[in-house]
Amino acid sequence: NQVHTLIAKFSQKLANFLYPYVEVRFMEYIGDYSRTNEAFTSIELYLTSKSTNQAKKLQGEYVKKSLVLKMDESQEFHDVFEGIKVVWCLKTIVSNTNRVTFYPADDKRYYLLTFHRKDRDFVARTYLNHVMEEGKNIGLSKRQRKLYTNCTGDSDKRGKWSHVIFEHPSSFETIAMDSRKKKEIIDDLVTFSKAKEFYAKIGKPWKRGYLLYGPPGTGKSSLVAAIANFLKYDIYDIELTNVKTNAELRKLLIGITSKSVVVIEDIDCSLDLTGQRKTDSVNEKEKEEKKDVVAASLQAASGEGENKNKMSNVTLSGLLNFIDGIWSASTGERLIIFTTNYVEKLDQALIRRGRMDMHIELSYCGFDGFKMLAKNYLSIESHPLFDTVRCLLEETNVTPADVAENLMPKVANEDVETSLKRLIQALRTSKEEAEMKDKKEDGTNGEEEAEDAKEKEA
Ligand SMILES: Nc1ncnc2c1ncn2[C@@H]1O[C@H](COP(=O)(O)OP(=O)(O)OP(=O)(O)O)[C@@H](O)[C@H]1O
Repeated sequence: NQVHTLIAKFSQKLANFLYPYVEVRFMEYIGDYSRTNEAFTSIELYLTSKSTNQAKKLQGEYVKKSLVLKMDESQEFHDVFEGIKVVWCLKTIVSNTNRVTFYPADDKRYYLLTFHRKDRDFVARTYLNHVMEEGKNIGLSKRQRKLYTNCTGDSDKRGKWSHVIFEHPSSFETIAMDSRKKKEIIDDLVTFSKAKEFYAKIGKPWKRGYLLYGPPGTGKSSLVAAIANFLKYDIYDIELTNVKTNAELRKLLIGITSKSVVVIEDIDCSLDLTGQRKTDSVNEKEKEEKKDVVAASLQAASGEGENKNKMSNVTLSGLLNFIDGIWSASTGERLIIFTTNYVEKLDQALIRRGRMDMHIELSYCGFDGFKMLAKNYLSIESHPLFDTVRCLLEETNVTPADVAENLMPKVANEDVETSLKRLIQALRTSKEEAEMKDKKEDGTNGEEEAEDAKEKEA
C-alpha cells in the first residue's frame, strides 16, 4: 500500500510537471436531460460571437430568420483576456447505449476550457464571470421580445399575463419630434440602462417612470414602442379596467420580469384619479378595504355579475404601491410609462417627480417633425414646397398622425409633389376650419355679452 501511494503521488507530480494545465467541463444539460445548463448557453453565445473569424470549421444554423455560424465540434478557439490565454473546445461524449429516448441522440455535448494552472484564480474569479456576463447580454439582445397583457375572464386567469411576439417597427429614427427632445430621451434611457451600480449605491430599485402626454395622434404609443425597441425590453401593457382589485394588481406586478417596459395607456380613462388623495390615511385605508371587499364579492359572484362590473376597483394608493411600494423592487430593471391625453386630470401624487421622473409632452406637428415624416414617407429632405408647409404648420394645429396620413402615397408610384400638395390642401382646410370656429365662438361670446347687457338694463 505504501509503495502504491508513493507511486500515485509521484505520477501525479510528474503529470503536473508534464501537463501544467487545468481543464473545466461545462455540460449542456444538468442531471438527466432535465435542465439546460445556463453556463453552456452563455458560453455558446459568447464563443459564437467571437470564434467565427478564427475557427476553420463552422456549423451554419437558421435561427429566428437569420443565419448563425457556430464553432464546429472539436474546433479549438484561443481566447486572450487581459493577457491571459485560454482554449475552448466543443466536445461530445458519444453514448454507446441503444436506449430509445425522446432526444435526438443520447450523446452529451460539453465545452472544455483549458488554461495554465498559474491562472486558476484569475480564470475562476474574473474571466468566467466576463464570459457569462457577455453571453447573457448577447442572448438578451438577440431574444425574441414579447408583448404581454393581463388576462381577463375566469378568476383563475386573473392576475396572470398572456403574450404575443412583439414586432412593432417604430424606432427613434421614425418618430417625428423635436430633435433636442429626442436626444434628451435617448440620453436618459442610455444613462438608466447603465445605472445598475448607481441605483444599488443609493438604495433605490432600478426603475424609472415616464409620463407621456399630449393630444390623440401625436405619437405616444409609437414612442412607447420605440423606447422598448431601443432598450430591447419586453412590453407589459396593463389594461387597468380589467384589474379588479389592488391584490390582483400586486399579483401582476410579481409576474413582471426584468428588462421590461410597463405601460398603462390613457391612465385618465382607466381609473378615477381626478380626486385628490385624502390626507387622512385611516380614511384612505378604510375606503380601500371597502373597495377590496366589494370587488372580491363581485368576483365570487356569478360570471354575469362580473361582466356587468366594468369599473376597476384599483385605488390610487394601490397604483402608487404598484409603482414604488415594497413589492415593486422585486422585478429588477424596469421602465414604467403612463400615457394620457389630459395630464391636468391626474392626481399630482401619481405624477410627481421621483415617481414619473420624466414628463414628455408630445405635441402638434412642427416643421422638424414634418421633415422627419417627409424623410420616412417620401425619402426627401428638402423641396421647394417645404416653405409653404412650414408657414401653414405654424398657423395650424395638426397632429403628426394627420400629416403622416396625407403624406402616405395613395396610389403606386405617386410622385412627391402630389403628396405634398395634398398635405398643403389638408393644412389649408384645417386652418379655415379653425378660423371659422374662432369666429363662431366670438359670435356666441358677442351674443352672450349683448344678453348680459340687456339683463343689466332690465
Ligand atoms: N410623432 C410621430 N412620429 C411618427 N409617426 C407618428 C407620430 N405621431 C403619430 N404618428 C402616426 O400616427 C399613428 C397614430 O399614432 P399613435 O397611436 O402613436 O398616437 P397616440 O398619441 O398614441 O394616439 P392616442 O392618444 O389616440 O392613442 C401612428 O401609427 C403613426 O404612424
